[in-house]
Amino acid sequence: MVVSGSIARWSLERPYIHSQTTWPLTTAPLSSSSPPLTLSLSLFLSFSPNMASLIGVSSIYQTPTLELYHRPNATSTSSVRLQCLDSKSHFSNLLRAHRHSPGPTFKTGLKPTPTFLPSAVATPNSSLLSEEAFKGLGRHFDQTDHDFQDASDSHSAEPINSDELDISKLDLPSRLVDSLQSRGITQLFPIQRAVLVPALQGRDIIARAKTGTGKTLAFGIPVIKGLTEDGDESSFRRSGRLPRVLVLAPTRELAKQVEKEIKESAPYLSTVCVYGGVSYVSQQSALSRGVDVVVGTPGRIIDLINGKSLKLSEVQYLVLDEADQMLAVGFEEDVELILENLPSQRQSMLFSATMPAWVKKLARKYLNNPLTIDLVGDEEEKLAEGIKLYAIAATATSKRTILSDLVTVYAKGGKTIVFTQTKRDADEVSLALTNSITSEALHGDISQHQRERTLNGFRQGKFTVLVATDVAARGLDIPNVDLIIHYELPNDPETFVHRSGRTGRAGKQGTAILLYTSSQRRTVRSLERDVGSKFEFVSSPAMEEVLESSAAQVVATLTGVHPESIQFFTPTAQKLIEEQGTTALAAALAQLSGFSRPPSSRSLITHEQGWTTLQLTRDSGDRRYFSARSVTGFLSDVFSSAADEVGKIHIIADERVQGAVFDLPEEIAKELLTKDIPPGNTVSKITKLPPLQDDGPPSDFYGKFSDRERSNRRGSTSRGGFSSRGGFASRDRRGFKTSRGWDEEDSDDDFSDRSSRRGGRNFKSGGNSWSRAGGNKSSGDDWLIGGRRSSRPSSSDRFGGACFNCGESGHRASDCPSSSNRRSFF
Ligand SMILES: Nc1ncnc2c1ncn2[C@@H]1O[C@H](COP(=O)(O)OP(=O)(O)OP(=O)(O)O)[C@@H](O)[C@H]1O
Repeated sequence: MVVSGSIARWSLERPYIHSQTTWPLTTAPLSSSSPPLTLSLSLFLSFSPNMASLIGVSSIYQTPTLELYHRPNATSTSSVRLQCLDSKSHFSNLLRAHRHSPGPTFKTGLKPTPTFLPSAVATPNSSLLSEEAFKGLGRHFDQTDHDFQDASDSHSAEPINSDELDISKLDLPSRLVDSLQSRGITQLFPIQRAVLVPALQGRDIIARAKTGTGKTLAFGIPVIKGLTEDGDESSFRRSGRLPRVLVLAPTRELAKQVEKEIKESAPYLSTVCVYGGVSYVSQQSALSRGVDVVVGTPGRIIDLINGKSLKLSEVQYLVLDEADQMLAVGFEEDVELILENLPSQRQSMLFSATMPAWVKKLARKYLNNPLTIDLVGDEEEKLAEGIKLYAIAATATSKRTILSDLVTVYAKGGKTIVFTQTKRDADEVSLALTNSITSEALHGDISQHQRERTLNGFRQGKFTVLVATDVAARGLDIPNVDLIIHYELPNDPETFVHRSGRTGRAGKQGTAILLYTSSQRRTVRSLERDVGSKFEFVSSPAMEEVLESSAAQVVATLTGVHPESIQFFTPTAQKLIEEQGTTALAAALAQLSGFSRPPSSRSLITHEQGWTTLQLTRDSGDRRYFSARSVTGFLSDVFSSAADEVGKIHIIADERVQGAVFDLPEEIAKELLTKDIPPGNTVSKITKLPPLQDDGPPSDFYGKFSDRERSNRRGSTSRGGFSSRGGFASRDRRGFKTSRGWDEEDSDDDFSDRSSRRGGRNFKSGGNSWSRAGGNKSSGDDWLIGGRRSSRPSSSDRFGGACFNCGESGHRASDCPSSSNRRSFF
């Protein structure tokens, strides 16, 4: 059968780097039933003698193949998509060659017309290379290619040949391979594979990949290979040798981490980390002994250059890690000064999550025809795969109550990082948690030494919850963090991605939970759009879940009890079991779980202790209007104390159900449940909230910024992105550039406290009074009818609710003028 307007897709079978373009395809006959053809890449190579790098790549990774797909329903304006290795220049060569060649004749007779449309490959940085990370290794087309999604799904590729990724088969120095293998690193990750070949060819590179996907070794492996092959044993020991690699990182923690990764991968090289806040002299003497790799923050590097302790004249490799963050913390001048001091003959690699104007300028000015390797793309999900996202509505007060429950249920004994906006919150939240869970705070007011102790303790599992400001959001690589809790909304989507990226690293699974107040619901939706991921909106864990998880964790710890200790307790255990059976063991578990007393009841709406959430529903046949006032009316008639004490009331968002959920003090709720309930109504205690109607005016702001603050900030910088924070921070901080410590790097932190004094806290307390029972209501808080502190008149006074019987306000059903209705009611 002849299909007009079919689409041919050519792709490398293993497109670990690919460029894309389109060019017109003359309609060609193609059998709709023909399977995809597999053609050898040598078809292409034979067109172009200029494809050296392509040949180089294919010889390392074995010959990739091309596949031809067709899509029967495509229109005649269809195009051929060619995905090929390497950069635009090679790609152009390929196409140029193709233009003068007859082109391949496929068995089916399909023959593309080789007319190259240059605009189709135009991307901001000469080439756009893309790839699906991890899971997508075997797939052919990137996810932005919606047109082809189905086709690619239906033609899943053969599993990738592991030789192509196997670090022992990539001609790397054996001692590098040995040390990587001893760390369990045996296969390249996608960004490493994408960077390796062009980096080994000496190309300048701009790269972007998702959090935790191995960017450090992406530049680390080629740089170490270069250094190792350039020198012999004696050159690595020569005293006073000058650094050949310079890595710039925006924070001390990140610099230390990069140093650690390089040291562990190449212990035979001398790697020195330099940053502020610690002794200058020890860094000076380390440099004077001779060094191969210097990793550091720009501020201290400038100080060392000025003090003539650091000479950059032999630097061959420059790496700028987290370049956009340099801008955000106000290091742009320092970075440029350092780059001016470097030899012009060098290779530069720049890693950046976003490309604000300054980073583009850097690339233009200091990089030589850079190759851009972007494994994220514009449309794709920005979070690493394997991170499960939840969103939980909470009030400012209830967040504290539910935090330990979230840790218990979602981290299951593993490590958690809780992100707060302010240093004060980090301290307070950590302190509050310590009653039940081991926890420490990390922020810019803590001394450098203490911060290092804290991070080490967390790494080693000495405590399980780290409560941190955004200083820990970027770059920190702590193994096995299972759970991230955004205690407050981040300032922008990038911060959300970086905070969340502390889990789900190196292809592992992780969970991130966003706590939001009802007024932030719209922001949560825009966050979903900005990061390209969906949250699962869930309630905070029910007490049953918390108890179950606690018990499971206690049981898990039992396996760690030494057998000799068990022997001591066995006789008592036997006696207990004989006397009490399983009750004895259950009591022990309850005690060890921290529940020696039964957990007090807790509101499902506000999560506050001492409250019980009940549900009132009316028969579906009852057509009267149901509102929050109907609830108070009902309560006044059934049990007036309940009407006095009722807390939050929410109407159920289900057209088929006439009803509401509401909070009562625990004891009152118990009593209400013993009362006679009028026929046609049901009152019950619930353990999970049904879907509820919206309960307040939406707002649209991230983190601590009020609408006004955000619009001010937007006025001076770009939209809601990281750069806006950067612009703000750098402008504010310019005067402080001499004292370079964490505090300087920790602009977000400093800013957080300033903002809380200026408005952040006010805003929060404003939010509180808006949502809390008994507070001054703003418009929209129409569910708050009762008052916890009973600011409302008592039931014997003027009645503010609506009659449950007739729906009119101002009287109770018991006082309803319609006596017939009243009778039917009771
Ligand atoms: N090929 C590999 N195999 C196994 N583990 C790896 C590999 N490459 C890197 N890792 C490990 O993965 C973790 C994450 O790497 P790295 O810190 O470089 O990620 P990143 O992309 O820089 O993250 P972020 O953007 O958050 O800074 C590290 O613990 C690293 O040792």
